Amino acid sequence: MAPKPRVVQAFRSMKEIGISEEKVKPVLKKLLMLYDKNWELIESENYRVLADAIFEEEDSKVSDPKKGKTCDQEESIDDEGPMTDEFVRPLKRTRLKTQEGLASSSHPIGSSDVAETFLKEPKVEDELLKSNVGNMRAEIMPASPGPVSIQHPSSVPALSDHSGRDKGKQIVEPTPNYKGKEPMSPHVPSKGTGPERVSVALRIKDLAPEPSIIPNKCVPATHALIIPKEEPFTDDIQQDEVPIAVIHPDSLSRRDFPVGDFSTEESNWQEPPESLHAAEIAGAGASASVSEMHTSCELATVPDEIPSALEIASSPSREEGNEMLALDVSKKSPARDARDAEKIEGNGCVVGRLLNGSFNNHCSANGSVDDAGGEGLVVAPQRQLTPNELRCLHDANDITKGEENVEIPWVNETNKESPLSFQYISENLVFQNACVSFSLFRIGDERCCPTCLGDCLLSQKPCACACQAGGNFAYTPAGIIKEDFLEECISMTRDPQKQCLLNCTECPLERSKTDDFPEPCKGHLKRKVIKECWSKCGCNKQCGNRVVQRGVNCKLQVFLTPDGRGWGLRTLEKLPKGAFVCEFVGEILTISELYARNREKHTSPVLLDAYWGLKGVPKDEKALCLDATCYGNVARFINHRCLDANLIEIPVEVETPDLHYYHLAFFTTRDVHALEELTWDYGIDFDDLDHPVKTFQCRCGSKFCRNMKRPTSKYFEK
Ligand SMILES: C[S@@+](CC[C@H](N)C(=O)[O-])C[C@H]1O[C@@H](n2cnc3c(N)ncnc32)[C@H](O)[C@@H]1O
Repeated sequence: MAPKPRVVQAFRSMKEIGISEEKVKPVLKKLLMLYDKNWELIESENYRVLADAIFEEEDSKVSDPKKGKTCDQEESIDDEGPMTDEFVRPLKRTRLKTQEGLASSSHPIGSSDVAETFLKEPKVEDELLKSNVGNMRAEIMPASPGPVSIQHPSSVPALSDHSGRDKGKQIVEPTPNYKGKEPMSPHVPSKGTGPERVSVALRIKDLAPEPSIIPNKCVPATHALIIPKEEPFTDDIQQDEVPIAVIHPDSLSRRDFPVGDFSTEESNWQEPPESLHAAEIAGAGASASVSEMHTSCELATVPDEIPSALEIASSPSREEGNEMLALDVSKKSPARDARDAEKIEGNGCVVGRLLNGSFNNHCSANGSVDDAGGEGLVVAPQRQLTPNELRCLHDANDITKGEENVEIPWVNETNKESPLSFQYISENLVFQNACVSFSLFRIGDERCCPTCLGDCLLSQKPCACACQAGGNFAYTPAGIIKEDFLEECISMTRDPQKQCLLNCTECPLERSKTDDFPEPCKGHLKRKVIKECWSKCGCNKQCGNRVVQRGVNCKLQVFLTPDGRGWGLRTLEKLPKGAFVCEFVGEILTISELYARNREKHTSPVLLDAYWGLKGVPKDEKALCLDATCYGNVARFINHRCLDANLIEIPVEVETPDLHYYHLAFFTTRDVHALEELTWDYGIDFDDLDHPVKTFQCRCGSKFCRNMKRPTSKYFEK
């Protein structure tokens, strides 16, 4: 029997946004059952409910691959030919998840699977995205040059494992400082008013039909997805199941994340008074496909078409101020099962957020807010956002979009602004020309510890990895950096007496400014480097010499600073000296690419120049930096503090002995209290007007502030 016209039309509409008939059919069938064949609901807003339900279905499959196709998908519907151009799933973090299994000694060495662990297909670099961050400032953060020399090992245990998703976090403590370097710093947002900024914040999770269409009371408790019945596809199906993509606020678990969960009695954190705009979008981004045994993920080469599929979630008839989007974004991990909900008023405004069991109502353009103890629906908003805007929406519960081991919320206790657009990534990705490839083949046994078992830090005899580090590991069994190692890092950065600048014979920075007559190298700070065990080592993933590669594991929060420094990062728990906080993650650019971007002043880079002065003249494709302006992780929110910052950045060698590429990890330089803002010294020379990236008026408040000494500064001490 040929499908009915409404079915055909639904297929057509979905096809227009790149969703195949095969995907539409089972979901449509379920919706018809759930909505009791109320086609108006399904057809409203250009089939928004249908599209969202499909996305959720897809996301649920990703989180549970075993689900595979639904039985309905096997059924056939004869009408139009199959549709193509399916939307591509967003890139997900692969590092920890995949590595977990790979670290095992039982894993065949040399397996391409292992090599692929770190390979990620890049996401797309798009100009629109850049424009979205147009009001971000660009500066160059401290670079990190430096040699390597690691000290003794110690033991191993992992730090707290708050999320339960990973383990082994640690504590570290450094004491940085320094000057005249080339720092980099991520960009930043000014107080929030980027022209293209989308003030989104939905906690979307569950999308729902317009309240005006489905009264709250009529909506039964929700599930994210309903298991379809194996019945012939027809729009005559009757069903009274729970609507897909409709969420009942009460069914959302209350988040207990920050409040009352600090490990220190010093905590005085309180739940933000008002709900924050939060948005979460899934589905935008490129699919992660691992390719060869090279690591490269080139952001520049991935087509950027997929996100268009999300636009259906918004209504063409948008009113001023309705910037919320209500896409039903699926869960990404078990950690996301417990979430707050935000309610959005019919016209698209975020209405409330479930916090500690109660709804805090907020913005309601038309004044009607449902605060009936969570009886309302989460409704989708209206404005048609571009794919790039969608990609960059931030979920207030977790700005990482599930990319990290732990959720990292953001709060704004000052105004209604939300963080500027950027794409969260948890691993560095090659933009285009950077030469970053690592392979098992290139790592000789002398550069790894294939015969180790379990935890290298517990071994009586230093393993090969320890030997490369000077015979000692940098970490203690508690997972923090050893005191002496850390102190040396700090003094090499802060103490003019201990600083050592390495000069390139031909500096990539100067070369990028001009090929004709490059100026002499201004020097790159020599640094100590940490060498971690990796996939070719015989130890396991919980080995004490694998800290940075296990990712973020402490409770962090992005917040709007009240003193004009934009957004910042703070810890929600006490951190010991030497604890690993996070890595600086961004796009891997060549210095030439960085300069090209800097002309637009959109960058927030950190130079990977630790070895420039040691290794001769790095070729252009090997003179690298990280830029977190458009793609980055939570480190992009860390503000600068002159000299006495509580974080220090330390180069970390993980996958490759290639000196031109390494990870840059932040460790605490001292004990840090809960709720204390995390800062690092970008290494900016505020007097260097020739710096490739724009500097800023420093408001770090440190008594060592270098900017205060500037006569032009209002902070100048007379
Ligand atoms: C890496 S970003 C840090 C996050 C940034 N605050 C934001 O809102 O995204 C660097 C930018 O933050 C601001 N910033 C960081 N530290 C600052 C400081 N000590 N004083 C004033 N502005 C600062 C500057 O605009 C700088 O360009």
